[in-house]
Amino acid sequence: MPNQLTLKDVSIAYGDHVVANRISFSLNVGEIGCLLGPSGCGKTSLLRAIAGFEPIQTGTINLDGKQVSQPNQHLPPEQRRIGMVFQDFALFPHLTVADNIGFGLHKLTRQARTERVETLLNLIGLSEARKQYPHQLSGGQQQRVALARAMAPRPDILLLDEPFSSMDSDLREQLAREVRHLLQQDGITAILVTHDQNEAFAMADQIGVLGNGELHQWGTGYELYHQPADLFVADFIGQGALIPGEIIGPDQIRTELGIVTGQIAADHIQQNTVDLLLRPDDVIHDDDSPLKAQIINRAFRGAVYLYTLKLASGQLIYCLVQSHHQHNIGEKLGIRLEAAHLPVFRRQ
Ligand SMILES: Nc1ncnc2c1ncn2[C@@H]1O[C@H](COP(=O)(O)OP(=O)(O)OP(=O)(O)O)[C@@H](O)[C@H]1O
Repeated sequence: MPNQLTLKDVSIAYGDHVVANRISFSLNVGEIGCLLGPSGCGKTSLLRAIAGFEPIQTGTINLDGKQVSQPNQHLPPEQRRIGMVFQDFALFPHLTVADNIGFGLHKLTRQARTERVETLLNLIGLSEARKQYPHQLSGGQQQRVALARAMAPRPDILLLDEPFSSMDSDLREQLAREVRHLLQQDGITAILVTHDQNEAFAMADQIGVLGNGELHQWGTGYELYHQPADLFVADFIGQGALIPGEIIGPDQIRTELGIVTGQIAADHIQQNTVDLLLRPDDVIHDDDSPLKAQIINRAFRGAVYLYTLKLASGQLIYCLVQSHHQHNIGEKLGIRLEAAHLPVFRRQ
């Protein structure tokens, strides 16, 4: 698969304030990437640089095999084949759904334009609404029209800046999945900016975790969760607890919970004392286990409870238990560990 978008060593600064520091990643044709991070970490600035609205101080940006940005030189946005969808996606209120989607297709013949609009109407499931106006649609339907409008001219890349943030969280994940499906069906390469990890997991093939202008890790959702590159990623993605451990073999760590076996990243194997990241799903509830921990809190999560457990040393860990098992705060819960990956970090 050829690379559709490549950022190499890209830095962005406002005056002395560096908001993106030597960022590198690439996306293949048809791949969906995501820039994920807390507010102010530089996500939008990177997206704006890809679009051509923001100059870069170091590095290069390549789009569809062409260098579009380098320091002191960049192709203006209107000469890049990009599509954009924002949080406030403002459809044209006086145009029908079909005319909104066809808006950027003035270069096509009337027939080609009608065909493309029909294809997209079908894709977003709004063929019946082609003659309606935006105010007659729900928020989710309007968002789909905005997406179709941006996809219509077949951009080299589609940039999505927090497109679902005005929706409530249930709908957000569902829409992210739908949008992924639509982009894949049309083979469009896209990059999403969000601070919501569930949205990132639902939509993206590759996710970049940004913090304070640094790209901490670029990988799949699975890699970020199970093999976080550093403590920032470990902390930002999912939940977990760090417990002290001692590496005693290539795949073994001695902890307060006994010897844990699993995959340890090669570059940590030489360390002796480490902190081991335990995810709630690594800690399995088992009434028959001799290993017990005291329940000090529990949070209902629908199908499961998230228990906070205290070990003899006072160390806290988390455990997911199916919600039809009821255990009370103060009770001792039998547990065992089952972790395929053992993410370890230099002892804090
Ligand atoms: N035009 C600008 N001039 C000066 N500083 C800016 C400008 N745009 C953004 N910044 C600053 O750059 C930093 C990164 O902003 P950016 O919008 O890229 O982050 P973000 O991760 O997208 O945040 P959010 O999710 O809050 O939008 C912030 O500290 C912001 O205040």
